[in-house]
Amino acid sequence: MTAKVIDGKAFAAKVRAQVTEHVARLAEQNGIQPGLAVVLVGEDPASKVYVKNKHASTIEVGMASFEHRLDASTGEAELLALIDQLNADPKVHGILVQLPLPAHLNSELVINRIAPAKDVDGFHISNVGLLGTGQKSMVPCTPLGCLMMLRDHHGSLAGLNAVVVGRSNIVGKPMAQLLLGDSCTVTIAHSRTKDLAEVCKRADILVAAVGRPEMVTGDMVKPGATVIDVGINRIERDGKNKLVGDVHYESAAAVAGAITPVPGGVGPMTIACLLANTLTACCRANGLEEPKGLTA
Ligand SMILES: Nc1nc(=O)c2c([nH]1)NC[C@@H]1CN(c3ccc(C(=O)N[C@@H](CCC(=O)O)C(=O)O)cc3)C=[N+]21
Repeated sequence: MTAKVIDGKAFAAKVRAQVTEHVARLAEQNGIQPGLAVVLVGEDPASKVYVKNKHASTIEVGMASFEHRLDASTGEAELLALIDQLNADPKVHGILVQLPLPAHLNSELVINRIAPAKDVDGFHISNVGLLGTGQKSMVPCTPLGCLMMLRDHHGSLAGLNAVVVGRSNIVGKPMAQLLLGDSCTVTIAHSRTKDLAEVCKRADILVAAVGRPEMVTGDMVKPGATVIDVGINRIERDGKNKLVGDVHYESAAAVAGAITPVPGGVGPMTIACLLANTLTACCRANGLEEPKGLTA
C-alpha cells in the first residue's frame, strides 16, 4: 500500500481562508479587528524565522500584529511587565511568548502570567485544566491542527486506537486529551515505553511527537494506519541540510493508509491554528459567536 498524503499546506490555506472571511465580517459588522501579540526574547535564529512567518500570516488574514523583540538579557520583571501591559490592552486578543525562552527566565512563571483568555498557545495551567476536564478552553495549536486533519480524514474518530509517541506539555499531553475527547482509546508512549514498536503497531492513529529524527519506522506502523508526524528536525545528509520529521517517511508511507509529510504537514497547520485561536479569543472577548470548525 502507498499512503495517501495528507496535504497540511493546502489544509492550512483553507483554514486561513476561513479565518480571513470571518475577520472581514468582524470588521464590517462589528468594527473589530483581532490582534495578536508575539513576544520574542533573544536571538535564536529558528525562533526569528518562526516569528517572522507568524507576523506575515497574521497580516495576511487581516489581523493586527504586534511584535515585541526583547534583548536576550531581558530580566524577568521587565518581561512580566510587558505581559501585564498586553493583558490590559484591548487591541490585543492573543498573546504568544515564543519558546524556548533564554535559560535565566522561568517559562512556567511567564506563561502563567498571560491572561488565560488571551493565551492562544493554550499553555496556561488554566487552559490545560479546562482541556483536561472537557471545558471550553484555548487549545494548543499543534495538537489542534493534527485533530483537524484527523477529523477531516476519518470523519468520526470514535473507538479508534490512538498512540501518541511523546509526552510533552505542548504536544503529546494535549494531543492525547483531544483524541480522548473524540472517543479514541488513547495510549501515550515515550522513550521509556517497553516494546515501543509493538505498542505503535496497534495504532489506527499514530502521532509521532518525540523530537527524534526518523525514529518511527515502517515496521512500527499498522497497515492502513494514519500517521501524523509532528517532528521538525534539521539534519545533515549527503552534505546537505534537510528537514525531516520524527517518522521515517519512506518506510512508513509504504505501510500506512495516510501520512503527513515534513515539511508541508503539521507545521503549516500550527500557524493556521494560531490565527484561528486568535480569532476565537477575539470573538469570546466581545461576546460574539465563535467561528465553527476552527475550535476543538
Ligand atoms: N510559544 C510557542 N508557540 C509555538 O507554536 C511555537 C513556539 N513557541 N516555538 C517554536 C515552535 C515551532 N513551531 C512551528 C510552527 C510552524 C512550523 C512550520 O510552518 N513549518 C513548515 C516549514 C518549516 C521550515 O521550512 O523551516 C513545515 O513544516 O512545512 C514549524 C514549527 C511553533 N512553535
